[in-house]
Amino acid sequence: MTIHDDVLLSVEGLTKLYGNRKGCEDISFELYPGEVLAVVGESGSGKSTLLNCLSTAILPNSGSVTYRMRDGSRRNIYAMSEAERRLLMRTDWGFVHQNPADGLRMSVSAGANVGERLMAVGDRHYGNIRSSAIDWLGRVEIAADRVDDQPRAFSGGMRQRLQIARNLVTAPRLIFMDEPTGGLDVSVQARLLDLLRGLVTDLGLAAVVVTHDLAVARLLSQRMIVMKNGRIIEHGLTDRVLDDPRAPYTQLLVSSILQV
Ligand SMILES: Nc1ncnc2c1ncn2[C@@H]1O[C@H](COP(=O)(O)OP(=O)(O)OP(=O)(O)O)[C@@H](O)[C@H]1O
Repeated sequence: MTIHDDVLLSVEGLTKLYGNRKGCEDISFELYPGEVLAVVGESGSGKSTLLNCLSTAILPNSGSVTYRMRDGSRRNIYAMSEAERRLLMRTDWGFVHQNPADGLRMSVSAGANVGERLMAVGDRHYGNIRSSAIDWLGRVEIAADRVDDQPRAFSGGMRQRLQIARNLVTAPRLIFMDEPTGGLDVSVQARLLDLLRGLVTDLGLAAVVVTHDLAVARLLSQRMIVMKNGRIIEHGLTDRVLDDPRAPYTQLLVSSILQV
């Protein structure tokens, strides 16, 4: 297969089995720079398995994922060394977990949570690191006077915003998000979604967002895939899929009978 020049991430025939059980099967799609792809489906449809394979937290049984590096070269992410993958995760990629505690260090300050990522990419100037951290706290609407507080002292919404700042401070090109607004109050969700949408647009970020919430898909993504039993059953522009779903299962999902 030839990959179009612009493609950032190319996924081909990804399959992950847990023993006899199917995690995800024969998943293929492409993601372009600055594009947000939503992955929707009911519980157990394989969304997390797919995201974890893409972020290399787990390895698939078969299939390939090709990523276009900053220098333009294309790399099979599963053929990279552990060190290369770790560097990619720290610099070019981000991962926003549903539970902020999984993506933050809860007992170091908010400023250090953000600054740490800069140090990981070689920034050593304390003054710069601190001012970038404060700048990023501001961008996610956390007041500068909270910079020395630990995330334990933050509300759920603030923790999630801090996790986002920690991920974005290194100017990544691709972010994976797993139910980024899950577990938050509805009013907090709305504000966070607004903030995320603004940041993704301003930074020209590409993202893969796993969600079971179609409103999140509608607000954040340009394209979406619908999964069921580990497979993609529908793939298209978000507005088209939501306004004119073709697969009977997507029709049920959209008519909210299956909303979870
Ligand atoms: N570690 C595991 N061991 C065995 N089976 C697993 C494991 N993780 C997931 N599965 C199975 O793989 C299938 C897909 O699960 P997955 O967690 O990817 O779905 P999901 O769409 O992310 O669901 P949820 O929204 O509930 O997280 C399910 O049948 C699940 O039971």
